[in-house]
Amino acid sequence: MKPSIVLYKKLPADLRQRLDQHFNVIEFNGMNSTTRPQILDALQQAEGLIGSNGKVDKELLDHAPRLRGVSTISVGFDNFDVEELTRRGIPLMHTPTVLTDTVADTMMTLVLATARRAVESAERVKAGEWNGSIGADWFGVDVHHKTMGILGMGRIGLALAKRAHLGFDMPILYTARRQHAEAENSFNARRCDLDTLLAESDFLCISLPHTDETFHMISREQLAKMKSSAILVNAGRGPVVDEEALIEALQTGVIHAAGLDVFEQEPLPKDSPLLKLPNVVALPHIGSATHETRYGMAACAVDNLIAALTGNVKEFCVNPEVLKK
Ligand SMILES: NC(=O)C1=CN([C@@H]2O[C@H](COP(=O)(O)OP(=O)(O)OC[C@H]3O[C@@H](n4cnc5c(N)ncnc54)[C@H](OP(=O)(O)O)[C@@H]3O)[C@@H](O)[C@H]2O)C=CC1
Ligand SMILES: O=CC(=O)O
Repeated sequence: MKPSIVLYKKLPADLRQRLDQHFNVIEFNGMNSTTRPQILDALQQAEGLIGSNGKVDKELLDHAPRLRGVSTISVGFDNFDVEELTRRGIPLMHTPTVLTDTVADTMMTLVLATARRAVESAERVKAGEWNGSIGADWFGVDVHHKTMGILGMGRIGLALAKRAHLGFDMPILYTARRQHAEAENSFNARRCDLDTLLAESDFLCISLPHTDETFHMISREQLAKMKSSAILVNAGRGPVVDEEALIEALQTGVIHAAGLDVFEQEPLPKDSPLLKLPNVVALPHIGSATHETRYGMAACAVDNLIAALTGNVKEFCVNPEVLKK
């Protein structure tokens, strides 16, 4: 008999068929307050779990006595209790690499859109405000040759450094726990401490995961150290930036603008002050959201689950220590 798995994300038909070849698939339309109790019931029998955007915590794992592998259709895994999974010997698989270039493209989009006020200007055109030669009240600021500061020089940070340095002649600064030789050798990136990054960056670009260490790494005190002309771009995770402090900084001119793909609460609440600020470009967490990349991520996640449940994991495991047991 094929092992049972729980799927909580709609997959392209061919990938769903690939899962069906290996497993008895119990499918749910997302993990939310309605489906979660049903998912907990189904997990009594399930040996695998695959999806994205749902909390995989101790409560869920307590309902999953037979679980042997978990696969997330994302690179970030802050919604998983990795410690608990590891304690139970369950591999957590994720999808790095396949999305790196697309997310870096999104970050560059945010850099350009905020600096050149592209969204705001387009909205003004649609509102019929383009009635003659535009004046300085429509102008943006240059991107090329400005200093880009990268916080989170991982795969995505490196791909962003490549775009900024080779495409836009931007000097690159970065803050990291360790030295990143490829960024330094290929894109002339210079490592510095956080205070220097804040003080010298024209664009502060965040591609950090959400961890206990990175939570509110950018708060009121850090924002005050930035240039008043600086633009903050966050496509890592919302909680890395103290959103209340950011709103205040944007309202009072402590910094110039922000381009945001991620938020402390998602979807962004409809009454968020961010939505009223003309100097904010807010995207609905679309970092990896192209047809090609989302397909690639789903395919990678399906392969990852098959590998985890057949004992063939070679890469993309968040907690590889469980494989040695
Ligand atoms: N907006 C979106 O749609 C998307 C968002 N993401 C987010 O981007 C994140 C990064 O992805 P990716 O680049 O592939 O991941 P990587 O693991 O390659 O990069 C993360 C980097 O963050 C660094 N880092 C972690 N903690 C700290 C810290 N306390 N101080 C300084 N640096 C730190 C790591 O440093 P070190 O090298 O020292 O370990 C690492 O270089 C994901 O975790 C996810 O949250 C990802 C995809 C899409
Ligand atoms: O935010 C998206 C991810 O893949 O992580």
